[in-house]
Amino acid sequence: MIFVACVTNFEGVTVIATESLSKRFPRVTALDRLSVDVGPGVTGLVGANGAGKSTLIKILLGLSPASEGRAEVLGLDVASKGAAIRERVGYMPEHDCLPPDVSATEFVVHMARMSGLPPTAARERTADTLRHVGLYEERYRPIGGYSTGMKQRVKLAQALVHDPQLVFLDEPTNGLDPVGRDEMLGLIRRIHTDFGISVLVTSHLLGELERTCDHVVVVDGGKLLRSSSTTDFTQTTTTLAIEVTDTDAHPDGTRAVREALRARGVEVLDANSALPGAGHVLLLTAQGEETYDVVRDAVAELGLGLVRMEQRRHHISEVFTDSDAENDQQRKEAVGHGS
Ligand SMILES: Nc1ncnc2c1ncn2[C@@H]1O[C@H](COP(=O)(O)OP(=O)(O)OP(=O)(O)O)[C@@H](O)[C@H]1O
Repeated sequence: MIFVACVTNFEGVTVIATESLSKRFPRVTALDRLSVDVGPGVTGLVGANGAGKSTLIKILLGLSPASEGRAEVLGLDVASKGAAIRERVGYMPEHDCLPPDVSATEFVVHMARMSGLPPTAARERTADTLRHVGLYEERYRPIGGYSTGMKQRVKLAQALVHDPQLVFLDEPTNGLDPVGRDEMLGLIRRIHTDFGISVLVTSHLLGELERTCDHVVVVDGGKLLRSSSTTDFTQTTTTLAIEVTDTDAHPDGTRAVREALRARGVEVLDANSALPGAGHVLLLTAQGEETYDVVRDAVAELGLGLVRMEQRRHHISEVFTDSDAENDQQRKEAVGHGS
């Protein structure tokens, strides 16, 4: 069964399409009429804990039925083609689910055999995949003695061993230190660039997806908040950030410039003082090229040095700012009404 979905992704092909997909548990609505299309490449599925990410993945794998709506993965209907989807899709679950008493090699060979690979091919693919994720001599030791990072690599390897077209990675950076996190994000990127496998990766950390993903889908309280290319999220704004030096004549240069600019009719915004050093940064709305000249002249007249004048870029996290209060209310209502 094929349903018409509006294709909005960057290469014009849809690998995942959902239409008004809902999942209701007795006390909570985990997914709420979610309609989204995902194309090839690396896509981040981002949302706070409880936003509905794992629930969506389980429905897409055909492991959990939706309450309403429908979804297709690689053109296959999740309600009736779960087994065919799981043949073509790899899945790295969020939680630790590895047997402690077997080695990575034994475990991944077993998973390859479960996926239908013959014994020799299973062993060869396992060796290749474990090398790709960076597990070498350790692959013969029992998993129980592995670090969190090594366990995450084993989970990633078993998701890749049967050469899928698409992988779902549920919070693959969970529990990793910054170095381990960077290494895992690099591996994820290479899954697509080296092997052409598309990736849907979930995270509750917004920043890391900016660097890793081509496309980002943001969910909150089971609803779609936004779906767009990463570059659209991080596009430049009309806000200019200005930083100046202090002098003996103007010990608070920032304040002097703020007053000078306001006197010239330039709208100066209040910087977010919660950020370290934010008090030394002036934010103002650029009205056009002439705003740059006004700032330059004001700083020069005061005899201050201009340290920085740059257009700010959006951060993905800003997508949450406006909707937080509304969604908190919606979450409370969902729980309260036992929907
Ligand atoms: N089997 C279930 N029974 C009842 N409620 C569930 C079940 N599975 C998930 N939920 C609830 O559905 C909501 C969404 O959960 P889900 O695990 O999909 O979120 P998530 O975005 O993956 O967050 P996390 O990373 O914390 O798992 C949560 O409120 C969760 O408690």
